[in-house]
Amino acid sequence: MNLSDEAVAALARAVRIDAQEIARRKEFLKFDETDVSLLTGLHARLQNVSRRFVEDFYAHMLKFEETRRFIPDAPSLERLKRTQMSYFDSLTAGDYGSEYILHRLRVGVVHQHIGLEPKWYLGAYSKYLAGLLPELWQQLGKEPEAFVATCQSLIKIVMLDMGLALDTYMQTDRDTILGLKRYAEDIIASLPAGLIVVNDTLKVRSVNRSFREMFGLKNGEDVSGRELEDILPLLNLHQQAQVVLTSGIALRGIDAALGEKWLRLTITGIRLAEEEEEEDLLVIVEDITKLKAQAVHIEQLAFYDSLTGLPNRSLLRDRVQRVLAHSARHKNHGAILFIDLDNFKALNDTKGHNIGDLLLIEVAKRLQDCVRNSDTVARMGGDEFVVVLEELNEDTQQAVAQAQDIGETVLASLNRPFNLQGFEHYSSASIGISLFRDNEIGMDDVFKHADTAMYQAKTSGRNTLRFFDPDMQASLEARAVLEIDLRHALSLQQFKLFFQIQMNAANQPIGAEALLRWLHPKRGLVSPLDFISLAEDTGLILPIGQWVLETACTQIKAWEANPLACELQLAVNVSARQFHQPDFVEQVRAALEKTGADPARLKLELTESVVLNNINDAVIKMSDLKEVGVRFSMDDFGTGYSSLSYLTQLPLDQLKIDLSFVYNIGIKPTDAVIVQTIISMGNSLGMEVIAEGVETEAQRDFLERNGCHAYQGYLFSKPVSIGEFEGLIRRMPI
Ligand SMILES: Nc1nc2c(ncn2[C@@H]2O[C@H](COP(=O)(O)O[C@H]3[C@@H](O)[C@H](n4cnc5c(=O)[nH]c(N)nc54)O[C@@H]3COP(=O)(O)O)[C@@H](O)[C@H]2O)c(=O)[nH]1
Repeated sequence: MNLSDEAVAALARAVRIDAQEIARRKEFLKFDETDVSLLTGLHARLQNVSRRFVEDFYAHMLKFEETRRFIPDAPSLERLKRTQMSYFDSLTAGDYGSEYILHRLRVGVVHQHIGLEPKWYLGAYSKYLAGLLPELWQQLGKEPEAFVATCQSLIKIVMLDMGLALDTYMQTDRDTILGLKRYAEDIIASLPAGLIVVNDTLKVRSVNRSFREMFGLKNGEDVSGRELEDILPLLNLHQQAQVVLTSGIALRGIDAALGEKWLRLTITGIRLAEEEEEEDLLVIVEDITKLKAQAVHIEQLAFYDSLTGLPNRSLLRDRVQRVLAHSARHKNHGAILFIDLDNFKALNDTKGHNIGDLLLIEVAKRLQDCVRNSDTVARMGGDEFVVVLEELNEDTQQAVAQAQDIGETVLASLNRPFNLQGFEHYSSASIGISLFRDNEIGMDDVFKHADTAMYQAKTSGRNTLRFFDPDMQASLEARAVLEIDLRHALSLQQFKLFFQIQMNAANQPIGAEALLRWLHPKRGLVSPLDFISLAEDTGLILPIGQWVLETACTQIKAWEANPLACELQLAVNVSARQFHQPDFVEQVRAALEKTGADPARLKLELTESVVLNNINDAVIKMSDLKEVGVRFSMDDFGTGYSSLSYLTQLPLDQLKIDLSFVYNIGIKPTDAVIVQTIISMGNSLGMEVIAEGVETEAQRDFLERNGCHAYQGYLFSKPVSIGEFEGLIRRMPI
């Protein structure tokens, strides 16, 4: 080990060894010039024996495991022997000044550092003295006084040496301990938690740096001796600390608010040493303000709607569960109101989502104003809100009246105009109410009932409320079952196209309308009236519509080989969802190409609502397809807007008078007038006019007399299978 002179000098200073101290030690040992001269005399006598001494000494050292490990190899042994000889040599050399002292300190430090414990150090001295005494006796045995005096001098100088060695051992141990202490203090000071140590009367002993920073204490500000509650004024802290002192059990995770801060405390007993009677308390103070804020934020995200701040679906379910249990315990009623804003989508589409959001926020506020604090207002998503009413009357009639009252208050409140960034908006809602009591039905059914009732309110014209009606529920459930079957109908090839003939005034077939039929394995023939709207709602109309189109085109192609059918036009119904697909034109073209059908034989039937939704888009799509040769008919004409202005924009070939007007010919004069108007409108725009639902000769005659020369209806044939249809045209006079 390389130890600089400065380090040794520093050590000497640390153990306070200077000339004065050495003089004092020598004085105490009664070590004087006589000793020096006796040792010097001995020095001369030992010259011949010191080599033997050292050999003997190391032979002894090598016998012990603990000392042997410091002598790794032969060269080290030789080096150590030389050092040892010089060490013992200097012991009697007579120079005991500062050089000698520093040398002894250096040797002490080196031994301490290599881990040689003092007992081996002392043993070495003992070995040396024990070996030396017989030698000395041999030389001075005849002069007992000189022998004793020399022995005494030898003991004194060895003790002086040993004192120095022990000093270095203790000092280096002390340095190590202080180093560790400083290290531990640095760690404690830099802990993010504040630490307070108090004595058993709850007076502060010390605080760490973090605590000072946490509570803005100045660095030099002495807090020792102050009351714990004085530096940490928390309710109950005193009692909690006393509990720890008396029970000896630590308290952990105590959350407490202090002003704006949230703190988490751990109070635990500590003793300086295990056997100490007196116990101090360590109070660990963590600042969890951010943690709390995050927890609140996370809870807010998990359980509250971010737009309105209302409870979301998860929290709502929780509340409803609670209200159901409460109702079961107290035998009173509760109610759920499903509130769906009417025409919200239109506002969103026309004014943008920002305005839509503003309306939702305002609605949330108004709903909260309509109910008691104990009731819950939640947002399910979109424009759907739910109100949960608790503790309604035990009597069902009374409870219905209470729920109705609140429902009407909500309707009235939502009918008041909303000011949305300066824009005045009138809104309304459809409300479905489901009453419950005594856990008679589970939560999911309560929700389902309210939803059904809300749907009923919607279908009853909106801006109204409805209580749950079991019949309505049954029909919705049937629809759900139908939907499951509908999803598989295409792959199971359960669809068929029926064909209804279209005739001219000369009683000749001019075309047909392809009408979809679902041959359900259990229900039999299902009318499109029962599944087309469901297919629209679920999006299934897209693959179904595609199938209809391709099957119709295949039929057109097949008719090319049939002289009776090769000139027929086949009309195909196109649903709104189908038409609004961006690639609708491509789909029609692809079906024509795939089947090789003549586009001029294909007539697409659109309704007014389909084209008027986006008239520009409709014009583009229709024009693209007309370029290919496809023709267009306006289905159900007369039931919608039927305005001249849009009729002139659309590249239509035909108007199809709705069967409701045809039915009323001869019954309702106004409808007969409408029929006449449609015919003259179509004729003046150069469009064909066809009437559907023609059931009687009288209707047909009226139509013909008024300029309509194409007809479709039961008078000629109901929609029939392809086999029957081809049989039908075969039987017709040419
Ligand atoms: N998107 C699609 N819609 C389709 C398709 N196939 C049919 N539909 C639409 O379903 C609705 C009901 O159709 P359907 O039950 O086939 O009724 C048609 C005729 O059977 C019926 N009709 C015809 N003549 C008479 C009559 O003299 N009296 C009488 N009471 N009913 C008659 O009218 C319906 C004709 O429908 P349309 O010409 O389309 O208005 C119906 O809305 C169909 O459009 C399809 O493949 N895709």
